Amino acid sequence: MPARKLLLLPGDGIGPEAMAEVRKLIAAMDSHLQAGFDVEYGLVGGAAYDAHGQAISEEDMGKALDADAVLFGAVGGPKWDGVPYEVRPEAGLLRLRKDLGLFANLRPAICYPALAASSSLKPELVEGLDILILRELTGGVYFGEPKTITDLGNGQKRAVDTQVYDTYEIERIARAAFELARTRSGRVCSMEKRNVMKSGVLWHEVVAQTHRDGYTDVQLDHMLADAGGMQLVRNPKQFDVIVTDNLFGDMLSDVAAMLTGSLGMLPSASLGAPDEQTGKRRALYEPVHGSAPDIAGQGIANPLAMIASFAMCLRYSFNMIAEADRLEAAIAAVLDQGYRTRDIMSAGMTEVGTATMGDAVVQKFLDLAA
Ligand SMILES: NC(=O)C1=CN([C@@H]2O[C@H](COP(=O)(O)OP(=O)(O)OC[C@H]3O[C@@H](n4cnc5c(N)ncnc54)[C@H](O)[C@@H]3O)[C@@H](O)[C@H]2O)C=CC1
Ligand SMILES: CC(C)CC(=O)C(=O)O
Ligand SMILES: [Mg+2]
Repeated sequence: MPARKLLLLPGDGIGPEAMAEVRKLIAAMDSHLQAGFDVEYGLVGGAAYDAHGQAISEEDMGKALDADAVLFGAVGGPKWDGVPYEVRPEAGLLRLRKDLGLFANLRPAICYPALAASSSLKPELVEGLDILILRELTGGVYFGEPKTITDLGNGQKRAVDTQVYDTYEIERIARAAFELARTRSGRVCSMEKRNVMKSGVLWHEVVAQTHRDGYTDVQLDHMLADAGGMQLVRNPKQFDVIVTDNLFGDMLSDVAAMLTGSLGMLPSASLGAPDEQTGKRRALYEPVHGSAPDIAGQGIANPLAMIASFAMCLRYSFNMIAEADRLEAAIAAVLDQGYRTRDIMSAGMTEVGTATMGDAVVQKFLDLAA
């Protein structure tokens, strides 16, 4: 069996702390299950800027292009507030997404039964929640040109960001949404703002056409994205797959995080198009949260979003479905046993740090494999 090539980019803040728990899992899978991971490491974000003045080096970009999958922690933090915009930590992540062609960002929001009481919403609204936000990841306002701040010379400045979407970008993410919906409960809700944005008009038109052209077995609804945000907290279980653009997807998935109990619970997979010859797709797996500078270095971060991102990696990059199922079951089991990091702590539970939570998941994963 060829080695499974993984590149680990822990990044900044709580990124390395969460990644340390995934490293334990990789080691356990190698020694107990002969998983055969070939692991390389690299620097990204502020860590890369400190080392060589760039948010990711050419060498590490090369490793990412060469890997079967990239595991990414988080980047950013106040230490790098003053660095030039082009080399700010977040630019490393944006470059990885763009250069690896990772247009489809899967952000599942699942409320584990044990955490229904940790959500900021009433337990009955979130109990059993299992939705998937599919965010377009390589287009839209995060990448559109021009992107400038101009001095108008009268004491005023003008900032411009540009939202750009071409038909093919909308069509391929719509297809991905319909395909994913077929493996779930068969419903897609597309969100845009066609009432005020031209890109919203095109988004709506292309999603509807793609649906008519081959996916009429899937139920398609459209919603304006602001109303979608409201519906997400009013009655989240009405949704199955939500497909939306880069900016709305970023915001709506942070909102969805709180339905699950904490931003520390939400994993993600960013996937490219399948290679025409091999069928393999480039992929990067990362928690939805950032580097959490307010809690970094204290050993209290929740590693479950990072661990669940690794479960998505097993599922989507290595076709290790049984192992992915087992890892997700291990996460549910440790929550059932009452293990809680501070962000999901509630009365009567046991507060543990990042490492203890990671150890508990590894042990449960191995127990379930036995
Ligand atoms: N993918 C990435 O690398 C991302 C990076 N960022 C960057 O991270 C930095 C901080 O951004 P924020 O707006 O503070 O967002 P954040 O996601 O880092 O933190 C928001 C809040 O959630 C909490 N939190 C996040 N993850 C947690 C975890 N695993 N366990 C427990 N609590 C957790 C934090 O303590 C904080 O109170 C910024 O530089 C931002 O640009 C933000 C989002 C994504
Ligand atoms: C480039 C990232 C920091 C933007 C973000 O918040 C995200 O992708 O979730
Ligand atoms: Mg975000």
